[in-house]
Amino acid sequence: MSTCFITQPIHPEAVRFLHEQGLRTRFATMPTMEAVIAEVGDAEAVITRDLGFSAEAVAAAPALRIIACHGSGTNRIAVAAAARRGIPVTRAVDANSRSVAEMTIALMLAGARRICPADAAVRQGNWGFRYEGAGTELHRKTLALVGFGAIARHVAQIAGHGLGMKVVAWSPSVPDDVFAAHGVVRVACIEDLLVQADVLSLHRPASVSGQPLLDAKHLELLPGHAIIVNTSRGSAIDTRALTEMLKAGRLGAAALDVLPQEPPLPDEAALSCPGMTLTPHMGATTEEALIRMAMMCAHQIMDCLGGRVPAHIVSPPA
Ligand SMILES: NC(=O)c1ccc[n+]([C@@H]2O[C@H](COP(=O)([O-])OP(=O)(O)OC[C@H]3O[C@@H](n4cnc5c(N)ncnc54)[C@H](O)[C@@H]3O)[C@@H](O)[C@H]2O)c1
Ligand SMILES: O=C(O)[C@H](O)CO
Repeated sequence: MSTCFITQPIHPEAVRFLHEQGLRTRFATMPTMEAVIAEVGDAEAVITRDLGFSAEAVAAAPALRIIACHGSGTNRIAVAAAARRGIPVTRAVDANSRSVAEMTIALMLAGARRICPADAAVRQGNWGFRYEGAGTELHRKTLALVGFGAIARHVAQIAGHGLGMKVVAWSPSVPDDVFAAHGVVRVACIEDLLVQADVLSLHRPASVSGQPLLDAKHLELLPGHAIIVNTSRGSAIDTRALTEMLKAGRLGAAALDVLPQEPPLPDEAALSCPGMTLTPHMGATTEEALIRMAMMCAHQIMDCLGGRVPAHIVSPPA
């Protein structure tokens, strides 16, 4: 009987499905890479969440035939090391995109309407925040998207149709007709995107180098009232520069679901920055997305172990 090793809890429906298909499941005892390396053993399949799966973990799993990523971003998985052993890494394409898009819209609105400071004010007895806390409408404002994949397309649809925003996007590898089909204006370079952003939202994968795509120089191109939302990866933006600009009143607001270090250290500057809304990387944490991600992993594993090519194999970095 083959074993599927699971690094962190997943939806029980997928565990049940794997058992019905004749697989044994084994969970890591701790959500650490050390535990994963020590415990992966003879597993033929792995499901991993944000913990990822390091090259050492690949080396510690001699019988491994597939690594299924329970999510979209595979930046913490040693895809190249797996590829050298002929082990496919799959990802859960489009399984959480609607949930992350809805979270993105929630964070945009939280920034525009100052929801967190307003909540704090009411609890502190400051009903007068009603007069001090004027926000801004999103209707007819420009939403600028970095990356135009699965999540960004949902965000564009909700913001364009639901909120009446003008949506522009920069994503060099996406064909023209995809932008047109979503009623989104294609922008040729990141600089052109930034200068027109009333709201800027990031939706591209982490770079292989880990270098931020948006550094301090980029952030200075943004209008002083801009709202920045990041639900992609903490490394996509220079969070320290963003925090400094926000503290200096050179940006409107920011809302981050992701941070460069997760969980953050107590001295993370974003934690004490006024105007900053923070959530603990939970864009994909909905019942619906959790089921879809786990079931997609389970099907990819059954396909692979059954001799079929699983869907959504990630290409190793060039
Ligand atoms: N907060 C969360 O819980 C959460 C959940 C899902 C995904 N994410 C993050 O969001 C990212 C996007 O997810 P998705 O499902 O939309 O992915 P996707 O693969 O559907 O889309 C990614 C988009 O980025 C573009 N892109 C890739 N490299 C780029 C580059 N160097 N410059 C500009 N654009 C580039 C791609 O062409 C594509 O349009 C993921 O990689 C992940 O990091 C976060
Ligand atoms: O990339 C993703 O799907 C989310 O960040 C959850 O890991």
